[in-house]
Amino acid sequence: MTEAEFLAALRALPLHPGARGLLDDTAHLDGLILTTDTIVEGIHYLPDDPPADVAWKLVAANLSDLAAKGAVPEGVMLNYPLRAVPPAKAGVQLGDSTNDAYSSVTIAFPTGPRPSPGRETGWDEAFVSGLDIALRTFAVRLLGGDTVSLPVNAPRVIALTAIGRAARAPLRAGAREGDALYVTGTIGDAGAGLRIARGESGPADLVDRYRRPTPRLAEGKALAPSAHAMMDVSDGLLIDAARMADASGLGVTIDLAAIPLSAAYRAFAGDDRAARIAAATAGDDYELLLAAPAGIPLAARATPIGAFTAGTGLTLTDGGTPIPLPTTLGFQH
Ligand SMILES: Nc1ncnc2c1ncn2[C@@H]1O[C@H](COP(=O)(O)OP(=O)(O)O)[C@@H](O)[C@H]1O
Ligand SMILES: Cc1ncc(C[n+]2csc(CCOP(=O)(O)OP(=O)(O)O)c2C)c(N)n1
Ligand SMILES: [Mg+2]
Repeated sequence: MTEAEFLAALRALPLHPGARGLLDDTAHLDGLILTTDTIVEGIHYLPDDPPADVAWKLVAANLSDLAAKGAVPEGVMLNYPLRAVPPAKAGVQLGDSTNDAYSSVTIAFPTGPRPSPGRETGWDEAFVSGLDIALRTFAVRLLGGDTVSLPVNAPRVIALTAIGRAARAPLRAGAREGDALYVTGTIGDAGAGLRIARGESGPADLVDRYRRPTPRLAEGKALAPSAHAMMDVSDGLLIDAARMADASGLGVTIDLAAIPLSAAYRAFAGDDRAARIAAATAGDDYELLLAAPAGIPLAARATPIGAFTAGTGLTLTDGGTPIPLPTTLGFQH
């Protein structure tokens, strides 16, 4: 089953009105905004990423969904797995190559005495320190959670639930015909950072954008009153914009040439059409995408990159000339 098929199946279940038909980034309950995001070793982060950065990314990805609703974070709940290691490996530092290659990993389900959990030197401790820094940075506090153990060698799966408050939260589905599409910040930096973290040569700043994204909380709060629709860019600018248009019953046209790229991205990847398509489909940006009337002053900086139209689907132009869509618009599980 694909992610889209799974969500379609869930939409047929009994849904709470606060679920918004599972068509939004968050659930809404009496002024509270709720969201949960999971990160998986090897899927969302690299096995040798620093544990403190993994904690940061988990918090940031969740708070980014609150930011997209203009919400102020109230607290978070953490679901955390301690990982058992075979006795022979106790004390081995993380980063040991046998722990890294998940393509060939063998997950051991022990039948004998349980190996002792959480003995990979320092990983859990460093995660907790990183969590402390992230919580303090974003002024949010821990409400609770759950701790479990993982089988030997199993990739870590770590989940966080974030709860915030917003008086009026813009939905994904609120874009109106004629609205402009805006995006905050720059796009593609995290995707480039992942390539660099995987071995290409490039600046550490871009790796930082991949490992430690910034949830746009202040921007989200400032933009929410003028936004007809808002969501964050996690899977890729093109796929997420197409989702906003679809949820709003509209089409959207995006001009590739208008997408804001950082100087670091352009120095690393170039500025041609392929580099712009790569930036717009890589994901992990955690910038905000919003629909608002064209030309109105906005309370935070955002770049106009397109427009909502009657009809359906995504149209891509490059400097105004229509171009074919790439085969993938973004990341899908
Ligand atoms: N396993 C699941 N069970 C229930 N609801 C889910 C599940 N996965 C996703 N959803 C819901 O589907 C909607 C879209 O999810 P998603 O695209 O993951 O949001 P986001 O990208 O903002 O995290 C949200 O309302 C989310 O709560
Ligand atoms: C090691 C690694 N490979 C690939 C990616 C790219 N990637 C993985 S998940 C994802 C999308 C965001 O994660 P998701 O679970 O879809 O979060 P949500 O959309 O629910 O917020 C992206 C761009 C990555 N971040 N790390
Ligand atoms: Mg996603």
